[in-house]
Amino acid sequence: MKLNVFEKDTEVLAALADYFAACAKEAIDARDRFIVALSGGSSPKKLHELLASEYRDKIDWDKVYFFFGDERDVPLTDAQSNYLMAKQTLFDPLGIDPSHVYAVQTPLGAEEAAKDYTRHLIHFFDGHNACFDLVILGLGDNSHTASLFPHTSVLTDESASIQALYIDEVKMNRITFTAPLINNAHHIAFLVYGAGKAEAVKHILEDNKNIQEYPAQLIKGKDLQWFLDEPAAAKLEKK
Ligand SMILES: O=C1O[C@H](COP(=O)(O)O)[C@@H](O)[C@H](O)[C@H]1O
Repeated sequence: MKLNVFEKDTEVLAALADYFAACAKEAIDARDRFIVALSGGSSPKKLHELLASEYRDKIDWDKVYFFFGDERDVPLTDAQSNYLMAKQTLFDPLGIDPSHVYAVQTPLGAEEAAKDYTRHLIHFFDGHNACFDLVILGLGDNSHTASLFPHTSVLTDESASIQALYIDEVKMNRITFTAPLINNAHHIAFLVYGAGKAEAVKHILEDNKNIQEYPAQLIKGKDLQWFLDEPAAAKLEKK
């Protein structure tokens, strides 16, 4: 695990955008495509905007394929949709070919949407275990990542899969990658900024293991990078 801590959020975003570009180059050079799973929520918007502007000519976008590590069970046109946020901030500005974007088909209903996404993954990876080049993750102030919320059944799921579940805390169905599916990626990057995340960052990185309370502790990749600003890292003892 590598911690990358910067004074300002703008520096965090620039570092993660550089990392995204490096992962893209590595994957395209090796396999002629770059397969990325995006996160939702508010934190990635600025990353998308940066990628869509300053990295427009630095990445071979025609070779990038987009998936979502989690989705809210809302229509694809709803303001809470992770897909809609990425469409508005990344896909449309860059003119990404819609056939390269794998949205979770929430109109099918959460259970069926998870099964449908599973079928897409199996097809996309030719029946092999899904292995993303890069999974980008956020961190909720309650220590959830993707839609791996505290005290939910998916936390003990040992299959590398996509699950639908009702999350009482947010009163909503979610569709989410399990931790083993995320952990199978070549690279994993957490994007976390703002003082509101400091407590959760401390729990995940320095507290005793307690995955029921702190689900993001489940994430352990071959190359796991944390991109933090100083306010988010403020409660860490070791930096
Ligand atoms: O619900 C979600 O929240 C987390 C964290 O989002 P943020 O708004 O605090 O940045 C996000 O990573 C996840 O994808 C999303 O569905």
